[in-house]
Amino acid sequence: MASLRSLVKLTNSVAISTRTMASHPLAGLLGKLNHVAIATPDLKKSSDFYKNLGAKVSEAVPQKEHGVYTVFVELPNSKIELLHPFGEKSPIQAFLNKNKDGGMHHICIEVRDINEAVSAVKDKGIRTLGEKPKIGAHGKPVMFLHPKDCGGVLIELEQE
Ligand SMILES: C[C@H](C(=O)O)C(=O)SCCNC(=O)CCNC(=O)[C@H](O)C(C)(C)COP(=O)(O)OP(=O)(O)OC[C@H]1O[C@@H](n2cnc3c(N)ncnc32)[C@H](O)[C@@H]1OP(=O)(O)O
Ligand SMILES: [Co+2]
Repeated sequence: MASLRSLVKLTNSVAISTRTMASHPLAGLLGKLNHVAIATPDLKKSSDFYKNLGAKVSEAVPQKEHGVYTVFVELPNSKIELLHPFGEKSPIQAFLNKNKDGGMHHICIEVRDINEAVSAVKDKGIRTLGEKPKIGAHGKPVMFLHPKDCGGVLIELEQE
């Protein structure tokens, strides 16, 4: 009998916490994980690595606006974005200078409305990088949040 009572207590507490989460003003702001980005000094080597593991890997696409080449590795529930500097002023060059073998660069989270999300994070004192959203690799507006305000992780928001 005691275990049934504790089970009921547990389910009630879970129900309450989900209700409070749902009532949070920013509930639903953060959507799916769109991609995890990896900066690499050698785009072909990194692409071949995932091809050899049987993944579907796109061609490299220059993202002039962003100063990078991107390659997307398809996963069942998300993507890996391989990044390599494009041009002289790539925002990832300093990262690669520090991390010679490359490494995890950012995560990209989908949001319902990029402008709503940008004002919401600004209200929370999180710095955005860049004046206004730019069109990203998927043809959707994106905005980056400063890693120092995000627990040391560079976060990209992308309109779903
Ligand atoms: C298009 C496509 C898409 O998906 O659609 C993309 O993703 S484009 C992806 C490429 N575009 C971007 O990444 C745009 C946003 N990124 C930026 O604006 C820049 O990379 C940046 C401002 C985050 C960092 O620039 P930087 O490295 O030249 O600047 P600093 O060297 O001064 O770095 C400032 C502090 O941030 C830290 N830092 C730098 N980069 C990262 C990172 N990726 N993750 C976590 N921390 C980071 C540094 O260690 C340093 O910390 P400390 O002070 O402790 O040493
Ligand atoms: Co990205």
